[in-house]
Amino acid sequence: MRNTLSRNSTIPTTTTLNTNTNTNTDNHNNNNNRTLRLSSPQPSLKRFGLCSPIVFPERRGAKLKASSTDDHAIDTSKDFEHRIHIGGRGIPAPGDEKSDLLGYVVFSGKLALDKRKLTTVNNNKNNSAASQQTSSDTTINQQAVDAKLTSKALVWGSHLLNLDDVISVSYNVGLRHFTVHSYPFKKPSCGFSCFIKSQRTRKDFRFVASNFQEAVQWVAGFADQQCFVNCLPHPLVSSKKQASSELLPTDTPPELLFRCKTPPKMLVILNPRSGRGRSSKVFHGIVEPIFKLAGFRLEVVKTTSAGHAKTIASTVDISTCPDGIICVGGDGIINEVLNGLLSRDNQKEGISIPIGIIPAGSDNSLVWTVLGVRDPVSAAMAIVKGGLTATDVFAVEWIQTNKVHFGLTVSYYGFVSDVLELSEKYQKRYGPLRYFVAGFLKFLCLPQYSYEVEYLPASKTERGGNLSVESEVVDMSDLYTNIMNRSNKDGLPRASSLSSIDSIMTPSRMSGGDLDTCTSTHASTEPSELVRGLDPKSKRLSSGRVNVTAEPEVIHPQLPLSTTPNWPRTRSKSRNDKGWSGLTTTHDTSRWGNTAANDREDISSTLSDPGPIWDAEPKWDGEANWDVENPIELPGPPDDAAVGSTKEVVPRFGDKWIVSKGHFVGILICNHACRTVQSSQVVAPKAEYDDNTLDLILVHGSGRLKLLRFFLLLQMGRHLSLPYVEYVKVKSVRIKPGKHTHNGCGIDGELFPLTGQVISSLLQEQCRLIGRSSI
Ligand SMILES: Nc1ncnc2c1ncn2[C@@H]1O[C@H](COP(=O)(O)OP(=O)(O)OP(=O)(O)O)[C@@H](O)[C@H]1O
Repeated sequence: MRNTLSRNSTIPTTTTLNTNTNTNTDNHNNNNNRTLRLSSPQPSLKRFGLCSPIVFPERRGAKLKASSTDDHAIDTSKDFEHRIHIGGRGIPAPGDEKSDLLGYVVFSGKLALDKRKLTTVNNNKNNSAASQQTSSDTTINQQAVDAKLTSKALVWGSHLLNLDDVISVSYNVGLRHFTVHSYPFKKPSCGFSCFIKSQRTRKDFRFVASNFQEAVQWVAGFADQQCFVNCLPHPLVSSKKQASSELLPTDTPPELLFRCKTPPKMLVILNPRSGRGRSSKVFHGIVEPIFKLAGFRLEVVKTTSAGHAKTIASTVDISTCPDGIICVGGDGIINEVLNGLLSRDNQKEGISIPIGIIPAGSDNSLVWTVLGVRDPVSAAMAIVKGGLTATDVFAVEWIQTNKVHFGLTVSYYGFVSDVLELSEKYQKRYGPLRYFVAGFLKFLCLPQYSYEVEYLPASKTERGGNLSVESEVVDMSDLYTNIMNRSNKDGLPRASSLSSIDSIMTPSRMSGGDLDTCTSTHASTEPSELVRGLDPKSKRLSSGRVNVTAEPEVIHPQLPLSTTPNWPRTRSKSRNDKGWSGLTTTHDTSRWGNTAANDREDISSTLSDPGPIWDAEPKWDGEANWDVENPIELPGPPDDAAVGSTKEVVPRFGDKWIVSKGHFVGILICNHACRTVQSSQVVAPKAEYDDNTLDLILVHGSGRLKLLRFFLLLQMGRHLSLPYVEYVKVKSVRIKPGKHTHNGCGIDGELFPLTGQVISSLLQEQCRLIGRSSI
């Protein structure tokens, strides 16, 4: 029978498709894993320091996270120091200078590094080696040096091994030897150090302690520092030839018995197509050995098609992966898993599952930006080391269909989404170069993109996260009921990943662009019920308009924005204006796969389309049939949408929604800074993954010149200085495409049709990534 709490006395296993249950037998109920803080019914999650499955204890800011890590180390070692004193080993004086730098001393004594070629101690075939070791023990004893294990490092002689680089320790019961498995950074040779980045490579150190008891104490010290201990039987006991020997120690020493960590149990969802098919190699060749060393029990599922990861995440029995789901691939596969988890029947359960990321795709902006990790080895180590980083999630809701798709990185409209759609065509032929090819082609025949954008700027207090405290106690079942019911379970096929905005284009020629923008400001309609349901702050802001006192913060108000609550009278155009979708518009939805759903969307779009934007003022909620077919409860004046009445919407003074309409080269709504792995580009430099706001970048106007300048300056990180680029932190954004605008909406690499209007809004810290930020 499977015992998930049993201790890890056997070699951890990885299974494909079927979880291979270990033969763990020892009772692990007394495991004193120091990350366990609560008596929640999900013991394995405690490994990550969760206080509750819903409200995240890991709070904002890399600085805070870093310090909390240190605090934790100090606390645990303090406890352990006490026990070591009882054990009688010498502990350096508390005032020891090195103790400050290296944390608290956990154990000290003599250690010799056994430099003989490492024999795999747990390999039965090598049992004879174990007996031969005795002969050379004397020599090794002579080489023993002073050593000390602290809460941060192992120091012996003049050598130091950072515990952050240690994966696990292997120990054979009854021996003086133990092996420390690590992945320290390997510096490139001097001549090339400027050109080659240092990389982590595996290094095993085999130490010999003064005696068997000390060896156990060294190993116990590692266990207390959250290193996985792979405790194996005495090599001679496991030998068939000498199995009869009864004199050899077989039982795990009690010092180790209760200190070993529970081996984490996770599901790996691997996209075999990611990174041009290299992801399997990356996982099995590089990452899996690390997880094995760390005792992880993994079930590996390879996706067979787009959407498969979402299905798995939405249906998987969570007891088979209580410690989380590891995504191997790019940002797209993570997005699928996120959406799968958030669409589970048991929403709380879905939200509580943390996501680990092994970057193996074309672009892995999320893990690079949030955790500061961009190579698979470091990512695996971050997962092994544990900890959780809570991140905001944004939800994009299709107003007319109530479908919702969640994202962690960015949603985008205009040129970028068009390029990504086009790049799909060239996937096989050009691989990652397809973005460049598609970008170049799109640049040559650049259309005009027209949108009506309405956004609710975030106030300064919200940006600082001061209001977040209140929202922490929101009952997630209430919060999610609506949105989950509406979430897009059908899914839509992807077109491509956002991947590298930087790789999109290097245009060969330019032509002048025009600036045809129409920015207006007014107090507009409320966010939908969904938006208010999602975001308690928005809800408060919406329902209690008088509370909205803080000034909206427009970081880069390049264009004149006024909060005058008047309906601006813009130039009038007929309903047949070709710039906007009208009754005769038909959309080719076949490419989106979910034809039925999109047919519906198209119809409702047609029905509700008010005609040209210039005709009247904001149409978000003032369309015919809108309320009948898609009743979205708005807390505003009740008669706004009275049947047969003119669709004049009463302005809401308190909310300070700002409308900007006209041509846009592109619109980006970022949840974090969106660093690209391939270059130093940072798309939204002020964005934080946990600041409870979205960063809206509006690239106003149209034309190649504007586009080119934007992308060129983006390379230099100066794109926000352009006069036609507007950058503002927002709570919520509504976007409605104009007629003949290529209606694509990209979300973390998934492309969707933008039929009708969509609302992007924020779910504060509702996803947890496994690992702590190293930034
Ligand atoms: N087995 C599969 N076959 C085809 N597509 C898949 C498969 N598994 C997942 N996908 C789709 O591939 C998309 C991209 O995956 P992912 O982001 O992991 O890789 P990537 O290398 O970064 O992608 P890209 O190179 O296309 O940007 C996912 O959104 C998913 O919908």
